[in-house]
Amino acid sequence: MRTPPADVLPESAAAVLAAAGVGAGSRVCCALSGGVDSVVLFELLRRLQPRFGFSLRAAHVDHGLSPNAAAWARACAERCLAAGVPLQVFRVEVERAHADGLEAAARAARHAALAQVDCDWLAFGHHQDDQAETLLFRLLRGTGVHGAAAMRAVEPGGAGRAGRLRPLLGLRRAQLLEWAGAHGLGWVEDESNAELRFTRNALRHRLLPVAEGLFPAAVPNLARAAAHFAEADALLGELAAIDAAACGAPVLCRADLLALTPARQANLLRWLLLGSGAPLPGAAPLGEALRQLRACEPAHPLRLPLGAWVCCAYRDRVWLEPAQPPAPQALHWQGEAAMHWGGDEVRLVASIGAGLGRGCLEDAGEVLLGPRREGLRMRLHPARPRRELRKLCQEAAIPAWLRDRLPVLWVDGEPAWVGGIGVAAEFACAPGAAGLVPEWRPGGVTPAPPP
Ligand SMILES: Nc1ncnc2c1ncn2[C@@H]1O[C@H](COP(=O)(O)OP(=O)(O)OP(=O)(O)O)[C@@H](O)[C@H]1O
Repeated sequence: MRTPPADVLPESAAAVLAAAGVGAGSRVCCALSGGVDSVVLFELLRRLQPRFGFSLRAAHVDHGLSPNAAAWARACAERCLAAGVPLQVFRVEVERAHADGLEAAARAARHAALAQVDCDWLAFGHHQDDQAETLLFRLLRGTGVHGAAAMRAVEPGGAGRAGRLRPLLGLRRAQLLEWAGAHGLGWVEDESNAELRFTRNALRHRLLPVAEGLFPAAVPNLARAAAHFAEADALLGELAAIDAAACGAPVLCRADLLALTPARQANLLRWLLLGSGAPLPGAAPLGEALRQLRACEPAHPLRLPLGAWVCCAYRDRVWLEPAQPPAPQALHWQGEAAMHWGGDEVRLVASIGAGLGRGCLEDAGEVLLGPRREGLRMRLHPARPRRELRKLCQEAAIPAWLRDRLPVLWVDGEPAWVGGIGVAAEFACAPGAAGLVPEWRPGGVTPAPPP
């Protein structure tokens, strides 16, 4: 028996939810613009909710760009109220002079707002026509394999970030319109969709119709190509994971990295950047960074720009970090096991006979995690003299630009531990005594303590 068209949509969406492992206890938020795509998504999620047992909420972002913005927010509020689904409305400021254009600025503001929703999954109404447009758009801008994989139906979250679901990705725009009509759904029209000044709309209204004239299955074919790229991208990821382990990631052994072929070097750095949530740099800066890495003497510290991140190299180590890591703020220690240090983390792990003597810290008047101070000198071994931080940094292969970011544990004004260098002899834990081993856990990647 032929499945009636009305049933194809819920089952197609259900397959995506099942693939993501959405179930009882999952918190799903529908990104609701009020347009037909997300209205259909909202209604499908409502229907699927009893079957999967997830909790449903919705979020609408008001960009304040259209004279109709308030009406869209109202339409979303009415729909959610009638359905008994909680709605969060975000009003965002869009940077009109954004270097990448108004559309990109609106998207960035929208995604930043949606990232604030407390949920496990953010569901978007992207469909197959969007997928074809995305692939075409990226190909025309010279994307690589990762970009050509376009949008994934399921993007797992992690590290406090919600995952993304695109339950409609296998469906054509026309199917959504038909379903919305058959179910009497109302929606708002974004008047900017008709404006050709936005590149994406020009692709949709000019280029794709021509392509479909020549290849009637252009849209599903492009979506299929994106799936092939996604498979190739996953394979490249597997290769990068093997190379990362062999190079000792997250801080890479320079010789091992440079022993890889240039394509594998670039693949590994791209994979590490993606894993850190960094935007991928273009082929030119990545190629230049690798060229300099190959050409420069290891004793010469390097900080090579990769878009918003940098590739750092010093002696036998190579690592990646944000170009502008957040400035660390001094903090009083009050027994915490972990403290924020800029974008990084400093942990104090309980031990016996290792690290700092716990008593030294607990009996002190003031224990402060702060930056280095002028004239800092420290003795790492009881029998040796105190030495300047500059010398200790040189020995520990900590390049000059990192020195302002080194975390120092000040115990009653004395340096007891310096990140990446070690514990001062005066504060070292006695054998068999209770201790705390400080660990500097970078959010990005900074050098491991010296071997
Ligand atoms: N103002 C909004 N508020 C909430 N969700 C929205 C809003 N605009 C778009 N979305 C969500 O994003 C999906 C895709 O929207 P649209 O196609 O307009 O964006 P895009 O720019 O192509 O995609 P993306 O933002 O993911 O790059 C919608 O179906 C909806 O789920």
